[in-house]
Amino acid sequence: MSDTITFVTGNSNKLREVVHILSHGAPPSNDGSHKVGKFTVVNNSLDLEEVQGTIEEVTIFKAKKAAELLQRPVLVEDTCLGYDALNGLPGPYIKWFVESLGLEGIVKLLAGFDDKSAKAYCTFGYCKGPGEDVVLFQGVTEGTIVLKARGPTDFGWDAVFQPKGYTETYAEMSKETKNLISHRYRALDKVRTFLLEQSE
Ligand SMILES: O=c1nc[nH]c2c1ncn2[C@H]1C[C@H](O)[C@@H](COP(=O)(O)OP(=O)(O)OP(=O)(O)O)O1
Ligand SMILES: [Mg+2]
Repeated sequence: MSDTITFVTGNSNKLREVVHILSHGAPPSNDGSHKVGKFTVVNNSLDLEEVQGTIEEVTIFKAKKAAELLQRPVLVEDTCLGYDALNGLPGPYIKWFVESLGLEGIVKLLAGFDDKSAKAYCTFGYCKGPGEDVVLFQGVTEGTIVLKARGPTDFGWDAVFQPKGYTETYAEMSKETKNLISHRYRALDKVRTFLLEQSE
């Protein structure tokens, strides 16, 4: 039972990417679960409370809260988008910026700056159960904020973030390409390595 880890997120796009990255193209079991070493990863769509703080603090709080609520091993993740010209803001607050300003608004924040560079961070937190410490795994992808949204706008700020070395925004890329270079992929790769080590 403790070899089952519940990935908790209220965001179905996130879940889809995590499943895609974990499965390496292999279909999930009939119940939608995935094997990583001895672990089975299942999911739960609870929307967790988020506090103010650094991305690490936000992730630690989310993981502890999820472990407490579900009373079992959990994995959560928090995603940030930080503008270099704004010293890393909006950072963990990007969700509220996108919700209140829209994509046009989050582009406009950089109107007064030549530097359009930004970093996407994904931080996974693994917590074995209530009262346990949280282990963090972070992945970062560098890029720029484009002047006008390009591609589908159904997933957060995907349409305005163009990763370094590419001419397409995350939203314009195929899912396969995004999932090979994304902040989420890089973080999840560390989670995978950790879980495989724990399986030995
Ligand atoms: O790859 C991504 N590409 C573009 N946008 C993204 C991505 N990943 C998250 N996002 C958006 C969703 C939310 O507006 C904010 C992160 O906030 P964040 O709290 O981590 O996500 P959430 O509240 O939607 O789901 P959760 O229940 O896992 O906390 O950036
Ligand atoms: Mg959230």
